[in-house]
Amino acid sequence: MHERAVRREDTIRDEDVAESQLATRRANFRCIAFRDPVDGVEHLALALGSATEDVLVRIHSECLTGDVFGALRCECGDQLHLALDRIADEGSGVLVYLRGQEGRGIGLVAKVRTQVLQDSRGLDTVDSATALGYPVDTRDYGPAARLFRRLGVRSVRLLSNNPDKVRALETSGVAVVRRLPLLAPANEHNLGYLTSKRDRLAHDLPQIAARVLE
Ligand SMILES: Nc1nc2c(ncn2[C@@H]2O[C@H](COP(=O)(O)OP(=O)(O)OP(=O)(O)O)[C@@H](O)[C@H]2O)c(=O)[nH]1
Ligand SMILES: [Zn+2]
Repeated sequence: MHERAVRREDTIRDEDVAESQLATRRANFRCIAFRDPVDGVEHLALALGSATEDVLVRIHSECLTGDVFGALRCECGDQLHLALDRIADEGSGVLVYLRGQEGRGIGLVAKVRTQVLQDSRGLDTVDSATALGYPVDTRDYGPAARLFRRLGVRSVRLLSNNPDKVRALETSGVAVVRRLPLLAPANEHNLGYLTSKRDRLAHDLPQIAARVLE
């Protein structure tokens, strides 16, 4: 892979980063807060160890309702916890929590608006966004790529079910050596959400049918 010329905005500035130790139930993480020079948003990463090759990585898009309030209509909260478990079990890895990516980039109010349509008209996440004139996915993984450069992370094993995320990350300059599934159990509330991710967005979700039948 050719090194791209590093432009000024490709670099997170020292004054935009702070790092502390964060003791959690799972592990004592390095807690890295940073403001991205391109989107201007403050993001957070939790890291264990200092591996630079084949690093176990989760890039998690903010979902306030799922991550903080335990919403069952998506599996974001479960994935967040599973990813932290995996990193803690391995004793090494990085979770990058990308803020400002609610609703695959359309924002919190817009996401909730799409959910109103899902509930009232039975539309899935793709059609409900399109019906309201929103893009289906506007996420940019550049902030994660810039953080990895700063941390010296050169290649990653990505915890994700989304092949598009692998492609987008590679476009941002991150070498993805492998995608590792991050399968959360289906339930009656998120079955439609998971099914539309599998059937409309090509996520690799073979577990849906099996888990619901259990
Ligand atoms: N537009 C919209 N976005 C949603 C909805 N529910 C959750 N999201 C957002 O979906 C994003 C997570 O994307 P997903 O498609 O679940 O998963 P992914 O990140 O692409 O793939 P994984 O790495 O496998 O988790 C978060 O930004 C959530 O806020 C919804 O009903 N409508
Ligand atoms: Zn969610």
